[in-house]
Amino acid sequence: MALVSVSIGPAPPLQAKTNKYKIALCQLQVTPDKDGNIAHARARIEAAATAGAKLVVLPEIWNCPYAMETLPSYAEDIDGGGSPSVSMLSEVAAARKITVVGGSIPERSSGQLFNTCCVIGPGGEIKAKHRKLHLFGIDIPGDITFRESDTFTAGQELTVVDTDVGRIGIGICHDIRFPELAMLYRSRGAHLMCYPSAFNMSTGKLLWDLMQKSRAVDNQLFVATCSPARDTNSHSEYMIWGHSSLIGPFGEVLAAAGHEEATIIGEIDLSLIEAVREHLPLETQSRGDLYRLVDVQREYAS
Ligand SMILES: NC(=O)CC(=O)C(=O)O
Repeated sequence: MALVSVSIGPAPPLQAKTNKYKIALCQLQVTPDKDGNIAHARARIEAAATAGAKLVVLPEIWNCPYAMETLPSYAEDIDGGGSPSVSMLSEVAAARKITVVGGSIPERSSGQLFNTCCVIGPGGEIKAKHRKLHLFGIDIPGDITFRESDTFTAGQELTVVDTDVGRIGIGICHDIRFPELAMLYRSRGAHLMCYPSAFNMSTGKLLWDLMQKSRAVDNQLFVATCSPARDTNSHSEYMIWGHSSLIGPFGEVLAAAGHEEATIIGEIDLSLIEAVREHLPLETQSRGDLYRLVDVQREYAS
């Protein structure tokens, strides 16, 4: 395979219609009742818009429990128009003129299942569809064994999307563990990384805060995570950690939930990114003569 190495250039200037805006992270309590979950999510998005949010983010797998055994029966055909979950997101985004990073839902397409996030614009249009790239697999004897790849197929496309509130890079949960992805998104001009997520009790306690802050400070941009709320009555082996957060470009926690259902609202001020990059100019200090990141997808496209 001939691969010509192309180094990542400086991040392009930030582009957004607005420099400051409110973002809402809806940490939803999810139940086995899909219609109920959809109605509940709609109500929380409406409330966030009323509170002034211009961007609303939902959790990973919000229309059904995050349980691999039952999840296929909740899957929806997004491209074929058979998705009540995405239809609701489009309706509410258009009605309230907001951008929605629609968490993720199980998507059925050509006989395969994907863990898929749709980004919806203020006209109700689907602006991007991100299929989880890195499927979560863990095996800690006596603690947790979990394999998404038994159920899902991995996505093949990176997702950076231009919205009314700027350029956003999308990853889903385990995608956050792969720093090169966030670095590529930064190099493509993202100012915000959104990770709909569902960390569990084992990984959450040790790694949740660390991962988010790492991606934010490595790339000097905002990171937003949104998890379902923890269901303490659930008998599922997969207990969700919660703690949805907004992290600033210096690693500062700007807003954070506990483990219960909550909508947290934080402010994104894009001028902070420019200030942090000016005060601590990592880009000009990095040693491109010694190491390089290669944007493989772009390279093959060109
Ligand atoms: N849903 C996930 O991808 C879970 C995950 O990454 C974790 O650490 O928990």
